[in-house]
Amino acid sequence: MTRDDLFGSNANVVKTIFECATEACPDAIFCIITNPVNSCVPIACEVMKKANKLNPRRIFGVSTLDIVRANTFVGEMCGVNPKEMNVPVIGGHSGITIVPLFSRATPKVSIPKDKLDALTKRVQEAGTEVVKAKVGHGSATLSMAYAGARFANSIMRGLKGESNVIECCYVQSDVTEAAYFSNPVLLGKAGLEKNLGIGEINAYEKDLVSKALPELKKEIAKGVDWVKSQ
Ligand SMILES: NC(=O)C1=CN([C@@H]2O[C@H](COP(=O)(O)OP(=O)(O)OC[C@H]3O[C@@H](n4cnc5c(N)ncnc54)[C@H](O)[C@@H]3O)[C@@H](O)[C@H]2O)C=CC1
Ligand SMILES: O=C([O-])CC(=O)C(=O)O
Repeated sequence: MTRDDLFGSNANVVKTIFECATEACPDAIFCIITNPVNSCVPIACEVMKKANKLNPRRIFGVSTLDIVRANTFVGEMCGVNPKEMNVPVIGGHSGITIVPLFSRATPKVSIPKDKLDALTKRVQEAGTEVVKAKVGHGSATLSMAYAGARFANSIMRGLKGESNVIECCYVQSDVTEAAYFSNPVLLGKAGLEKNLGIGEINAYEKDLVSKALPELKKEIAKGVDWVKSQ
């Protein structure tokens, strides 16, 4: 089962929850980890838009697990503690829409050219690898919980007024031609304080972004069109 296969059941769950939220707590901060994240965030925003309650600074898709995975795989490869690694991952949260930016890793790492494709693919396919390994018994659970907790903590650190809280997350965006996109954002009292954009990336990563965009736009349109059809 792919993330997109979950659309059938989860689109309605997200729609129902956001219809309630527009009544009960429209000013809350919402962190959506439900798959397919690429479509569920647009669904949530469309539902709130319909009710005239949309504040896109307060609706986030949680793609933190992709960063956690990239940090782990690169850390293992380069002999750096993954806790000390930070590899930004941009785009979306499925397959080729997941774009790891190894050129922007801190500390700086040098990935041999012949390992780059495999490493990129491993980050892109890591969720699917777990789903296949669990043969019908769900997906990543503990690592998802860790990623969700890390992101929620960052949101709360921003709300408390801590400075320089930056996470990659999937938000309504005008950074690319896709209406939703994940890249580093500054978190603060408003939720999303400032979208920091993609920043400098190399030719290899630009190519990954150009391959990601058509798929991402398709998954976004699926969510938007579905809400409009309801
Ligand atoms: N973004 C990410 O990094 C990741 C996302 N996921 C996604 O997270 C979601 C949850 O995964 P699991 O915890 O493994 O699934 P699960 O099936 O164990 O848990 C889903 C929970 O949602 C509850 N639920 C169902 N309908 C509901 C409704 N209408 N209102 C409120 N609650 C409802 C169920 O009772 C159940 O407790 C899935 O969509 C999965 O694909 C999973 C791994 C990583
Ligand atoms: O692939 C899935 O269904 C679960 C998921 O999002 C992940 O592990 O990243």
